[in-house]
Amino acid sequence: MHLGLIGCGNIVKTLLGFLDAPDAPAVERITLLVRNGQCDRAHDEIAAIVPEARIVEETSDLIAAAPDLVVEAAGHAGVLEHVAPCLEAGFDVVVVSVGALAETALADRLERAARAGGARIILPAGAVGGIDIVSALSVSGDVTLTYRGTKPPGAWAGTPASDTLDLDGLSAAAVFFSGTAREAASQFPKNANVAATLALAGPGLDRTRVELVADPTASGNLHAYELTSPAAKVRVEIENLPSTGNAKTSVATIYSVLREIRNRIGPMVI
Ligand SMILES: NC(=O)C1=CN([C@@H]2O[C@H](COP(=O)(O)OP(=O)(O)OC[C@H]3O[C@@H](n4cnc5c(N)ncnc54)[C@H](OP(=O)(O)O)[C@@H]3O)[C@@H](O)[C@H]2O)C=CC1
Ligand SMILES: O=C([O-])CC(=O)C(=O)O
Repeated sequence: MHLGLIGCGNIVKTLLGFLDAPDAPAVERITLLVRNGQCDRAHDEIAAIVPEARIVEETSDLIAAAPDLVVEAAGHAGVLEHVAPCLEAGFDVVVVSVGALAETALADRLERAARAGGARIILPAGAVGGIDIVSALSVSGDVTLTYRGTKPPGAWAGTPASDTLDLDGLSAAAVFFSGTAREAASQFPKNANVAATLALAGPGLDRTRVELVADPTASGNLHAYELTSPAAKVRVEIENLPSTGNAKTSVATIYSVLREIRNRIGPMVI
């Protein structure tokens, strides 16, 4: 496989390390798209892991390289800038920054681009699990979904949580956001992609209720949700290890991207 990657942050660098493992999917070629002016920095950061990777700064160069699959892990800005042209050119894209789709105009643009290019937008489960049953039950009748995302206070630094909470001095769990998945995804672009994923799989961005919590006693990044449907009741709780490179992002997110790559290569999809 020739893998195209957008971004060179925690997810991409950790993923490149995973691809180096003996039992990793066979990725023979990598083209990495980074922000303008970041080529040398990216080269220094990944040279020890994948010295043969090609690094480009223009979306058109990634497209010209013709990867078999593109993975976006460059935040909402990265989705806005690069994903539509890749889809239009016919390349399937794994969009990790799922919350970007909470912006209706962007979601419509990506859908049009995918149709025009005959390509697919692949939304990975990311840091959460159980997306299969949420998606399956979404057409089963009246479905409700409530999600609660809890992280240690440090993971909320630099977000609107710090407007209402003293994150450094917090002594007990505090709910600082309560609203829809659409609101959560746009206000917390680095922390509420899971909310958007559950909503898009389930009852939709405006019908999925979200609570976000900073908890100094949290043992990791916690994702909990409850779904009710005429066909089933589902309760899921996941305790994720935060990445060393970015406390906002759980390591499971990167394994979920690895799964998408594995599923494109192997004879069986699971
Ligand atoms: N679906 C899910 O469950 C999850 C999704 N995510 C999403 O994944 C994103 C990436 O996570 P992570 O790797 O940990 O974050 P990082 O902040 O470590 O990395 C983000 C990378 O994207 C780059 N970038 C930003 N804008 C652009 C652009 N326009 N073009 C190309 N590259 C760009 C940054 O470059 P620079 O350093 O130069 O700014 C940086 O290298 C998060 O922002 C979040 O939206 C995260 C966790 C879970
Ligand atoms: O990685 C996580 O735990 C979840 C996350 O950041 C997000 O939903 O954006």
